[in-house]
Amino acid sequence: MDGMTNLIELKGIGEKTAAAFARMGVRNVDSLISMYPRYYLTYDDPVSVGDLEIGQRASVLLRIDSEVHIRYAKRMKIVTCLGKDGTGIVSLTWFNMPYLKKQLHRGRDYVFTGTPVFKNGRLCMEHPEISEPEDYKEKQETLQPVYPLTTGLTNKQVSKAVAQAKDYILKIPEYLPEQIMEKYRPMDYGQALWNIHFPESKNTLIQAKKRLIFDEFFVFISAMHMLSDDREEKSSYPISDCPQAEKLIRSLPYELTGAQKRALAEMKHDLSSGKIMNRLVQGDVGSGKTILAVILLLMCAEAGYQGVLMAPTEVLANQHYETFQELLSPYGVRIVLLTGSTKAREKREIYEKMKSHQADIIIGTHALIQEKAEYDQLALVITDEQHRFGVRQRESLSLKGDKPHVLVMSATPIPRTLAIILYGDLDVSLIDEVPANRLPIKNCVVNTSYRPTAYRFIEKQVREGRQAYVICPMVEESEAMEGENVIQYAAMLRNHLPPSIRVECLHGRMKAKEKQQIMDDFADGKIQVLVSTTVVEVGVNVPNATVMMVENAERFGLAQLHQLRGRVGRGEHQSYCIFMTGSKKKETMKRLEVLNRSNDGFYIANEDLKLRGPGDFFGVRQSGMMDFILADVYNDADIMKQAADAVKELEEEGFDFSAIKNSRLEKQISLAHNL
Ligand SMILES: Nc1ncnc2c1ncn2[C@@H]1O[C@H](COP(=O)(O)OP(=O)(O)OP(=O)(O)O)[C@@H](O)[C@H]1O
Repeated sequence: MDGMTNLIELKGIGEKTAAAFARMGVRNVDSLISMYPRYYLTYDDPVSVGDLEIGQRASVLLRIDSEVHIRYAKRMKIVTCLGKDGTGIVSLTWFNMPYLKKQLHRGRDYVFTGTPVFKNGRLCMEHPEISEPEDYKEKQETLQPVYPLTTGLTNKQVSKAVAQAKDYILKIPEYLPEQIMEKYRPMDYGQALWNIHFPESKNTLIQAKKRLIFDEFFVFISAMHMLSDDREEKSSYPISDCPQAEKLIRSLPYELTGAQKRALAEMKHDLSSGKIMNRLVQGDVGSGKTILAVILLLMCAEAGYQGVLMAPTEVLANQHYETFQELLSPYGVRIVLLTGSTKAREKREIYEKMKSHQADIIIGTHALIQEKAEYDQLALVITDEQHRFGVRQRESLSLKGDKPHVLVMSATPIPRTLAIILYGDLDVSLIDEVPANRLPIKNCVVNTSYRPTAYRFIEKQVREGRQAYVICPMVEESEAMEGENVIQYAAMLRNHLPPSIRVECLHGRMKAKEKQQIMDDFADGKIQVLVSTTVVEVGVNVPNATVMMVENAERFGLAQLHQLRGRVGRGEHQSYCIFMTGSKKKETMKRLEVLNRSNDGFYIANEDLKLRGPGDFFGVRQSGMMDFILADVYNDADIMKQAADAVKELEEEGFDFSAIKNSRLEKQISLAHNL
């Protein structure tokens, strides 16, 4: 077996299972082992019946207080009994496990682990795991991986498949340079990868995660260093004196904010300095970064060069394309759009235009860095948002030009101290001001009983001409995720709203074209309510939308919720954000309260950091910020610092980073990204 081995060659994987894996983007062993568990089931100390919470998995020590019955219903054998402790009774049920009747004995104690529900007026646990009390302690040392799943794929199937790759994983050679291994003593790569799937103990999982997080930072930071290496070099593309750009600024229907002006001045200085610009523009959601990109690319076109704007999704690339066309039509600038769904023939034409410099501004997605894409005098590369974006892709784009100026735009609020470590020598401009015409978003955190009220509120806003987003966490129902289903949710919502209100849904698995149609219709006001997964999270700009309702808000990270909220409050209308949660947990409420209190991304990020404890280590991974899968800029700042030190040391020794460049490390990271 090797990394390219097709999954179908593994034991226990037939056509159907392979197809289910394929739907998740997993086709061979390498991509399989890059699919890390979402979280790990742990076995906490048992609680008493009185402390059980409906819907919250827990363990409870119970004495069996009834006969163990077996009954038959719908061809199923159902085993039931009652268990109790000093604080209450739980009804216990198992399906098709008739042998349990002999295993469980009235009057004896067992630890039951499961999710309590309320049925027929009593507290029940269906299919709880059973442990002898003396064995339970041992169990508490173990962790069970829980994988992302899809219909037709069970957790067991995934872990069985990964288990078969054990020898292969453990033999993957180490690729970090020896001196780094010696100095920082991280866990071996193969060991780490194995332990991320099958942790021997909590401690090994911590070590494994640390190692993989180190790798992620190491790759990111080394790429950043390479990018800014040539900063002191002379640029072949000095850009200054731009009357058209000045005219554009004067013609905008608003005045640039002080922060926008400052950032722009810094960039203009870079571009005219004769050196190569390497700058990060950081601004909170909705702070108006796009217009800066427009101005800069116009300046670049005016100087007779080409410029590129690369977006992380097609929806965003399209949105930018439209914005650019609208704003730049009076200036005779030739703009083209190139994405994955551009038809082959059209693509060829666009490539030709790029090569022969019949295009000045090229907007697109990853398609921009494909081999066939050739540029003429590519002077400026702007990448929008680092979310889900390979640094390397950014780099390959800059390699397509003769060392162009580079601008990275980010809405991730990173404290300056961390930004310096992460971005190395990149200059940073901060947009710490939102346009003055905005009313602060009104927030509320509510439980699910508020849902009907929320729907009436949405209806009212729509009547007033506004639009709304409703965010559900998952697309497909699967055993592991019981989140609200977008499609079903939209159907349900249609029943709650008058037929004149058009409700549509948007999710990641839709075809690019369908997604675009829905987004276009929403932007044009033809759709009033958009039920969506987090696809809309990054950068979507529909200023008429004023309501953002997030279902299961407790499942999202604060930074992500802040991004989602950023989709509203982008125009002059009062906007509202409704965080709906089914959880009554104190910590959850405390976290969500942070959002209630503030609309400031930096404040939220800092509070998030304070509230997150080490306990989260085994918990559900939050949707990764920036380029990282496991790494978290805030929580893992120490590892980030180490990785930065390591890169620096190697750099001083003249280490050849391109050796890492094509290595497994990078491949693995990019594979995991695409899952
Ligand atoms: N100075 C300004 N005054 C008023 N409106 C502005 C100003 N600058 C930008 N805008 C408008 O604010 C909205 C948001 O701007 P933009 O899309 O650039 O935000 P962004 O910083 O890219 O946000 P995100 O990170 O959320 O994508 C747009 O509709 C834009 O036209």
